[in-house]
Amino acid sequence: MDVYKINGGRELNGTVKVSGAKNSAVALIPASILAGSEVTIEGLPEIADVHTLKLLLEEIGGVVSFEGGTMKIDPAGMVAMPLPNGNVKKLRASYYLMGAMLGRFGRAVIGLPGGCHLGPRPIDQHIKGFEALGATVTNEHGSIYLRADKLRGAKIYLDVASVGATINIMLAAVLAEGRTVIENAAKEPEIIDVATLLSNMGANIKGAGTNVIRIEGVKSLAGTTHTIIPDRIEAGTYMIMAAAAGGGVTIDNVIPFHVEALTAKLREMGVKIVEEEERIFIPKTEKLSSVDMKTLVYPGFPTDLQQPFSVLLTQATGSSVVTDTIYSARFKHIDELRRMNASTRVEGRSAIISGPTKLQGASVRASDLRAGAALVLAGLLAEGETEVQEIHHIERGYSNIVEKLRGLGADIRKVRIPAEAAGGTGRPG
Ligand SMILES: CC(=O)N[C@H]1[C@@H](OP(=O)(O)OP(=O)(O)OC[C@H]2O[C@@H](n3ccc(=O)[nH]c3=O)[C@H](O)[C@@H]2O)O[C@H](CO)[C@@H](O)[C@@H]1O
Ligand SMILES: C=C(OP(=O)(O)O)C(=O)O
Repeated sequence: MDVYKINGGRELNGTVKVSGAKNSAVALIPASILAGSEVTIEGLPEIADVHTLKLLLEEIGGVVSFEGGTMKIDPAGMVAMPLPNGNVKKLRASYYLMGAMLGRFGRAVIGLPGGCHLGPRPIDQHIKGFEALGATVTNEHGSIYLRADKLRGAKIYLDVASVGATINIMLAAVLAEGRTVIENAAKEPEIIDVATLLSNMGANIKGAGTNVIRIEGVKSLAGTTHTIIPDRIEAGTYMIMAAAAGGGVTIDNVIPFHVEALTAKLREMGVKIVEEEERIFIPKTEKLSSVDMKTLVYPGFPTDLQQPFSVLLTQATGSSVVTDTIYSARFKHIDELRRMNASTRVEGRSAIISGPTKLQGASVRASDLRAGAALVLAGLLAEGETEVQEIHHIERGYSNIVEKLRGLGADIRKVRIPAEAAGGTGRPG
């Protein structure tokens, strides 16, 4: 099994370049299914989720190459192959195959998706949208079956502003007959990115990035070339690391507007942030003050940064309360942080964190992707050696994290160890 070994206490200095956005990539790649000819996506991150989606497109007959961040997808030979098991289970975003395959073939069979376990991750709003467009949707033996003789535009009000449901309904609606209106749509930048790709393929979409999206169905879509947006969550993770352990760090390839909620919170804590068009510089921070923080839908503070941010709060003077309104169970990192001497506890949907605390190296386990990033940061700050296990979660979403952190001066390496030698976290596997 592979683990990260980190010797903490090194100051981070220099420049780190942010990769393409994971949460865009996982929707852009399935969107290519809707095109009649080759789609090229540039700037994709080298992460496990992207490789898994490549395999899924190949399973349904796509011809796909992926080199140097550029994926070329020829969707011409794709068929409506059922995908009940296997790779679909490896990531949450395999649910975008539902919207894309329903849009192109009028049918799809997709096993219920995997991804991080953050508490319940329902897809009722996706299904409501597909049904409104005329599909019959059933759940049979762990797979979602979607069938439609003809998809027709509809007005769909989302009960929750879900990123996944907004994108999935867009995918199913672009080739439907007539007008679809999505009300209470989510507004995340990744939705705009997917709408941009679809529009360049020939779709007619207005309002992406606002809470009402209007789609006029078109008869067919063509191939195009698209460059993905930078990953605001990866950028935010390095901003947090720079605030916690930096001597002066530049985060390159970031859209500062996309990380404004984080920037505001960091400034509230006493962190200096210098914004340029596509870069952010964070000088050394002498003293961090505690703050309260609540995750919200975009443009609020992203749930995906809550876990790394809570590690930063262990270094702040005073008591902070972190509340996750999106995913109530996204606190599995807290127990691991306590092993590292953090003074923190979970109460309901909130974590209460007191600081500043000198963290201590320990063997810890990443329960999910951002918990993993949080533990890497804890390791960078801790006295002595930290071993982070279950790093496959981290590699689903962070491109070359070891190389990037080593480039900033961190002492982190990936090591293969026999499973039985994994430093005891005291729990079964
Ligand atoms: C709003 C929000 O912060 N969304 C984040 C969430 O998106 P993700 O796509 O996982 O979640 P959604 O945006 O779809 O869901 C937001 C909320 O709506 C609920 N829900 C969703 C769909 C549905 O059919 N029914 C339903 O009740 C979810 O349980 C959640 O509480 O995690 C992604 C990956 O970590 C992030 O990129 C997104 O920015
Ligand atoms: C939870 C995440 O990923 P996923 O939704 O793919 O599980 C994430 O990006 O933080």
